[in-house]
Amino acid sequence: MTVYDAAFVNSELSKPTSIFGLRLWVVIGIFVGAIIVLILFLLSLCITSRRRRPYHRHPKLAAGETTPVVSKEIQEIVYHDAAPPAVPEIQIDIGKVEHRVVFSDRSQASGESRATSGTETASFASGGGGPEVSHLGWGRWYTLRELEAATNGLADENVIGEGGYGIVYSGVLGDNTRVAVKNLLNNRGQAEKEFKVEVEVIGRVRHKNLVRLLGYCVEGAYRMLVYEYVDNGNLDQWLHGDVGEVSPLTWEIRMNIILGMAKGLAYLHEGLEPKVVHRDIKSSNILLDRQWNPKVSDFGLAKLLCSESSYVTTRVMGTFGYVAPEYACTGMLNEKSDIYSFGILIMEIISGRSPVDYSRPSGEVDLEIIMSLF
Ligand SMILES: Nc1ncnc2c1ncn2[C@@H]1O[C@H](COP(=O)(O)OP(=O)(O)OP(=O)(O)O)[C@@H](O)[C@H]1O
Repeated sequence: MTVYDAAFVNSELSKPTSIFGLRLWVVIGIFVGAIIVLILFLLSLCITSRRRRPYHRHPKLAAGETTPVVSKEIQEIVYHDAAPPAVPEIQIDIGKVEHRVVFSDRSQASGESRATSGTETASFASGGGGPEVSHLGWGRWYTLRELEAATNGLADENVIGEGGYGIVYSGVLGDNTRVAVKNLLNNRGQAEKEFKVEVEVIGRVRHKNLVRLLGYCVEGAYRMLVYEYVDNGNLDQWLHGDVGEVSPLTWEIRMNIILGMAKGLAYLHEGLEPKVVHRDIKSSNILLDRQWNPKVSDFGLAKLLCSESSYVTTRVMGTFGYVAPEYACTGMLNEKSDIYSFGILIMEIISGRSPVDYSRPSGEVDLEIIMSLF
């Protein structure tokens, strides 16, 4: 290019355009910049969608062919009103077996913070890798690579369940330990909270009737929880799934389940300081081993309560049919809320009926009302 050409290009580029009187080179610069940003955006979209796993509604159980599969969907119901009515109207999707209920922001003044206590609070800000032994002083900090290897790359065949906030995979660690890996879906802010709560609440807890959390993984956007593997499905499947003509749940087994649950709950409420209120006691959160021993699982909604007194929550959470009415109406939480849910569960175990069953005639939908007639 000659000096003349360069001067010509320079003068052409310096000419003002009709776009806000900007010079041509500024317009070209903006245009090129926008294209680069668009390409980067498309690339990141591509990478994100490749890393995402398919969402399973009816996963195949790896616990054994004998474990029945029960079809169910969990509905999240959120109240956006700052002050819901004293007796809230719950929108119900007829036909669904279970309904997760969330009454949000009941009373900001009460200042709820999930699972807050004077105990240690983990910081999960770091990404990428981490020490083998967790800095929390218990369990292990697993790398994403380890858990991908354990679960065959989070393979569909390894899916054993799906909850409101994540997909659960069976896996085998390098030392041959069978584990359940819960990959929390990051599509709701709740997942991050659920992760922290589970780590804080059950990280240190050891009880034969509470599912044991072995460790966790925090890498990039991934939040995973690693539990002991409980190999006989959950109580909901055995009560309401296809178990053949005669249920294997004899009265003795049912009593054993109720007793084990009572011990687990007594430990949470009486044996720990601060005590733990589970807030989501229901049949699908009771895992069973081959000897039919129950293990309470899914502490994602749990709360630590320091004092003897009740606690007013800003969000009433739980599953429809199991939530104590006084807790739903007032937001006042204490361990009795768990005991109410436990009572509903006992009725469910005895009768074999779901707490709420919309396939029944209107007067028979609510199990609690039916049982109160006897
Ligand atoms: N430690 C475990 N061992 C074996 N199976 C497990 C384990 N943890 C969870 N599962 C299986 O994965 C399923 C989903 O568990 P998860 O706790 O995520 O959800 P959920 O309790 O069914 O639903 P929600 O989260 O909505 O309350 C369980 O019902 C159970 O069948």
